[in-house]
Amino acid sequence: MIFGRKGNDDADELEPGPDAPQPGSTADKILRAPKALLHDHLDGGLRPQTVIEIADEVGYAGLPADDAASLAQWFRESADSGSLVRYLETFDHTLAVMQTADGLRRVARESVLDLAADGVVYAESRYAPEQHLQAGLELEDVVEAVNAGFREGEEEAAAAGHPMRVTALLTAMRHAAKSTEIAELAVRYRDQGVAGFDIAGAEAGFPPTRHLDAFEYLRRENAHFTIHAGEAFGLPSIWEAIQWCGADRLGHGVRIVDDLTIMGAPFGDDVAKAIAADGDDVRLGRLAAYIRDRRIPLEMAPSSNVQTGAAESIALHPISLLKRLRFRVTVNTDNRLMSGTSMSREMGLLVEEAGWSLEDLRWVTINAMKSAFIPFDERLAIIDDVVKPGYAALLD
Ligand SMILES: O=c1[nH]cnc2c1ncn2[C@@H]1O[C@H](CO)[C@@H](O)[C@H]1O
Ligand SMILES: [Zn+2]
Repeated sequence: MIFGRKGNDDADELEPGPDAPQPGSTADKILRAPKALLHDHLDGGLRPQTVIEIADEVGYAGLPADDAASLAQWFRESADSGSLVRYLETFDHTLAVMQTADGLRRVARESVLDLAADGVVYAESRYAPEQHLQAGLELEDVVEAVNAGFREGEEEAAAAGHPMRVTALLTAMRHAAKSTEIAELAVRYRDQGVAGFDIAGAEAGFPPTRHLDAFEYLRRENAHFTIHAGEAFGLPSIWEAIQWCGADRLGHGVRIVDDLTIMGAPFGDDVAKAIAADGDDVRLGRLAAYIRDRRIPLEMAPSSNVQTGAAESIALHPISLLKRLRFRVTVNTDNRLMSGTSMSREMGLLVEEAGWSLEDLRWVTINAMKSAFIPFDERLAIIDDVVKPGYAALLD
């Protein structure tokens, strides 16, 4: 692994640590490159040491390890099951320490510092307010505590020379029945740091149309939303998310490759051959063509997708073929704690294992900024003033 995960606690973690990459190396360029992140779960990105400290403060005795290194390893290994449902079980422990305003604010603040240290300049961080009510907080308290932490983190990151912007996406859990309430919450806070809405959780058995009322409400309100689809379930889930629900973006969407034929065979038959195939050999089905034609963003998270079994490996991840076919792909972390990852690490893996170039990384970064849920002029400003000059300096 060429990129470590920062684990210490103070703002001076924004300075390079002892495991910082060699100046001038590709790893160093990737770390310094400006990055945009659309799909990162707040409750999947805690510092292991923070989990331990808050658990101690709130009297949560259920942690599977009591030192940060073992806990980090436990999360990575437990999330490595090849099943989304088992992957999601690990969130019990992070949610247990995110039930108080102080805990939420701390986690939110630290997530901004960690992202800024990784060179992220724009992030949309998602969480499900309904999962943070166990100790008596109201939905509004949750949103306000997280927002306070984000604002603190932004100020500290800027003061340390790493300005970044973070907005929240409010998630509703797809097995639950709170989506309309959460959608209303997202609209109520849309001018106070909340940029959109999402549904997450187990996909099989919980189609997006279960939450159609919430999506129709959001559309009437001219609000933005993304839907986790095409991760643990295939084309019907993606089709519903786009054609019934009207999602702006797809969380993962990896299984859209099931709608491709490569040299007359389905994608899965010989993945390596499919990825290597010439653009001309690839036929798009109607749903895949619609998604490409409409420039619908795919929020892909290579390591997470390998852990949940949505992709075989980084080298064989559909993202490389979809990039070549010029789908609007983006690179994301999903859950930094469960995958032991960062944006730099995901990008480094694509370079090392899937042959990506720095130009490819620039392209997916601009794709992500074009697809962000903040207003168009603000997206353009980040592209023109931050992303393009940042890459120009690296690519010289
Ligand atoms: O990759 C994923 N697919 C589906 N659901 C997820 C994924 N990662 C996290 N969550 C779910 O989203 C909730 C709110 O952040 C998390 O608690 C987890 O249950
Ligand atoms: Zn996710």
